[in-house]
Amino acid sequence: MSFKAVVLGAAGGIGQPLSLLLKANPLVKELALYDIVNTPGVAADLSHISTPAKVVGYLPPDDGLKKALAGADIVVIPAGVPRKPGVTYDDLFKINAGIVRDLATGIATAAPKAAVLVISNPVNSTVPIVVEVFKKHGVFDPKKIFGVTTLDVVRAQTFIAEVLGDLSLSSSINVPVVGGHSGVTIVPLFSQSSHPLPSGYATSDLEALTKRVQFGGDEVVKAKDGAGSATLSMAYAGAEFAEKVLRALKGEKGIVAPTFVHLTSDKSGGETVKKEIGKEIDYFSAPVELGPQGVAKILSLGKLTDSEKALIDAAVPELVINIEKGVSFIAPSKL
Ligand SMILES: NC(=O)c1ccc[n+]([C@@H]2O[C@H](COP(=O)([O-])OP(=O)(O)OC[C@H]3O[C@@H](n4cnc5c(N)ncnc54)[C@H](O)[C@@H]3O)[C@@H](O)[C@H]2O)c1
Ligand SMILES: O=C(O)C[C@H](O)C(=O)O
Repeated sequence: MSFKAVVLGAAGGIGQPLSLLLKANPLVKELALYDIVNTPGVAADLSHISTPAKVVGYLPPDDGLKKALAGADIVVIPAGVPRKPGVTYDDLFKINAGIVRDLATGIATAAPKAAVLVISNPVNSTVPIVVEVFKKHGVFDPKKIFGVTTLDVVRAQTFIAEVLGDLSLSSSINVPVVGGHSGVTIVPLFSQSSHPLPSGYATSDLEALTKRVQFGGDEVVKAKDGAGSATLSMAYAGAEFAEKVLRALKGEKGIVAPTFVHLTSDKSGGETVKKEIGKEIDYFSAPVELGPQGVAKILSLGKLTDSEKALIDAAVPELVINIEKGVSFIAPSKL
């Protein structure tokens, strides 16, 4: 069983290496690349790679978006402007909200049953935008829409391995990172790491490590010095999450990954997570068990330390504002 994957924003800094990794994935039989520029070239280049996926590039004329999306099983969205020094996640909303709305409209009409993986920032707001567009079109399925927060997990794995002095451990470290995807809304749960931090690890070091995960994006933005934000590590993380979704769609069991999802009130587990958070909130990045329909179950946040509870309490007010901003962009409040 193999799948059609679509990348929207495929010619960009993330889009190109992400498309490369998807082309190399044997679960992908067809790869459609859509962007407002350059996809014919990117597709021609990738199409010479000796892996099974058939690659086609599309541009906006002649219904390019609709054609790219036809028959999609999974759609990954890295379209939109990235940060540079002095630009906040929220600043990106002004441009990216409209881009994501228009792409979501295309998906809602051409591929409403596809799994949608949103990378475009600010994720805390763009995911609610996709959901509201899908609701407007009467095709919203909470199991199918994911905010990609995998880069936060990848960073936490790497930074723990650095502390442990063995980078070869990093990809086998299982550490949940929950909340959202921007600054203080990112909450690494180091106490649940499969590879614990050294005993006696100082509280001040733990706080610094937490901040490094929360503001890992800033580290890259600063180093790139105006040339954009994380692209290669994001492509790696996006491809890793996409692979998990595809393996689960194929029927593999027991695949779990943190992702920013709608905390639906049905039996999916969303209510449990809401209770654990202790505040009214409609979206959260929580560990999710993936399945043939997308989300199989939203899992508990697990046992939290007092400092992790405090981090979640600090994340929620900003998350609520970010979520509301996305929702009201599509469905303005009637009040
Ligand atoms: N979720 C995460 O963890 C994470 C990590 C890194 C970056 N990001 C975000 O991903 C986004 C992309 O970053 P990048 O570095 O690849 O930027 P980029 O500017 O290099 O690429 C963006 C691409 O989107 C395309 N695009 C713009 N409008 C479009 C539209 N309407 N339809 C299709 N394509 C369109 C552009 O032509 C460009 O090729 C940014 O919003 C960035 O903040 C998210
Ligand atoms: O920080 C950014 O602007 C990009 C991305 O969200 C990241 O975490 O690297």
